[in-house]
Amino acid sequence: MFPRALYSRLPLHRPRPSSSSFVLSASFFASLFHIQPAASMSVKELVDSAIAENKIAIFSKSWCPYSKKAKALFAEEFPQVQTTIFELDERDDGSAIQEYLLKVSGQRTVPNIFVNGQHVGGSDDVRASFNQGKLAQLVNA
Ligand SMILES: N[C@@H](CCC(=O)N[C@@H](CS)C(=O)NCC(=O)O)C(=O)O
Repeated sequence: MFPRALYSRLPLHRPRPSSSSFVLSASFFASLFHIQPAASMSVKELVDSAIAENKIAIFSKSWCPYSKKAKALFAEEFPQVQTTIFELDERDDGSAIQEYLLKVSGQRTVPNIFVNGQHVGGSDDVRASFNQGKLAQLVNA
């Protein structure tokens, strides 16, 4: 009915935007108005709840030999007790967690270990506490 070139210019025959271009436009629109996605748990909330809700919480770095020693001690001596490990080097918020741990425990190094909500310290502290029989008391409290 129309010459080919004219037909393709008719507005009704413009291709509909694909769903991916809709997502792009939506995020562009959101950025104009500073719309943020729902806030996730803050570092403070995450660390506070990790300490309060886990019998044993170890803030560790996967490559750290002291962290490895401490994790091995708990795995060997208290295999029946659930140990929750946060590998700070494998998380985007790892540095922020480490800074917050300095505030709450006075310790910046890893491992940073809490048992039943109490700060025990690092690997050397945990070993000393275990050798004195105090760690078992704390774990079983
Ligand atoms: N005496 C401490 C030594 C801990 C330590 O030196 N950890 C190193 C990593 S293996 C550390 O935290 N370095 C600072 C950092 O990684 O930010 C212990 O027994 O836990």
